[in-house]
Amino acid sequence: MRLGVMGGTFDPVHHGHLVAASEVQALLGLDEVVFVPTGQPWQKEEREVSPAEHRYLMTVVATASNPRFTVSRVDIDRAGLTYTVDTLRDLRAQRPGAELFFITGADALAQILSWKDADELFGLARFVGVTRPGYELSELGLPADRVTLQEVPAMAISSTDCRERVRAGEPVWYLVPDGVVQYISKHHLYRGAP
Ligand SMILES: Nc1ncnc2c1ncn2[C@@H]1O[C@H](COP(=O)(O)OP(=O)(O)OP(=O)(O)O)[C@@H](O)[C@H]1O
Ligand SMILES: O=C(O)c1ccc[n+]([C@@H]2O[C@H](COP(=O)([O-])O)[C@@H](O)[C@H]2O)c1
Repeated sequence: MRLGVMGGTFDPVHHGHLVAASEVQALLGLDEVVFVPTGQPWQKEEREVSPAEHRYLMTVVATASNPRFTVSRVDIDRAGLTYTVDTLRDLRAQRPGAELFFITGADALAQILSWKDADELFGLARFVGVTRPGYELSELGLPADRVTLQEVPAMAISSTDCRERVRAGEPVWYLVPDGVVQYISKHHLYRGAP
């Protein structure tokens, strides 16, 4: 089976993530896309990330209506910092025979050579770099046979912007799914200092 892997901090998950995953699923004929919320993302250390359980549950709420979308706890249940090389190894062990397609936005793709064990990553999965408003999408010397570039509908949304809006008392309706708006409100997320 062809398995998409959408890794992210998802603090919170928004329609940019969902549209990118849906588009890649359809265009590449993926059987399933598994969303994998990070445990401790080591390249976002400049700010306090919300507890993993909140980010996991928001991702479950956001993906529940799509029969092709699932959510994995592999990264949040593994101790220590989150590295994609571990994510992909764990998913390969859990899903023997699955062909993996790691989906990543243009911003994350540009950083990939700085990721842990970068030279091993391309042997574990194919990488699908998707367009994202404000970022240039280019292969940057990555192995052409393992990296696909994919244009997706432009969604000028970021989790940072969603958090800042909540903090400022501005709406996030239609930037994130309705259930995520309600989850943020119920659990008083993003109200304090950045
Ligand atoms: N609007 C978007 N369009 C396309 N890809 C996106 C978009 N937003 C995020 N992504 C991609 O989804 C993955 C997970 O992103 P992440 O959870 O860090 O969201 P973010 O909006 O970039 O968060 P933050 O603003 O907190 O940095 C990354 O590969 C990122 O490039
Ligand atoms: O493996 C690494 O070293 C690594 C470094 C930075 C980001 N990643 C992964 O890239 C995905 C998007 O990360 P982020 O920080 O943009 O939410 C997520 O699955 C992270 O685990 C992975």
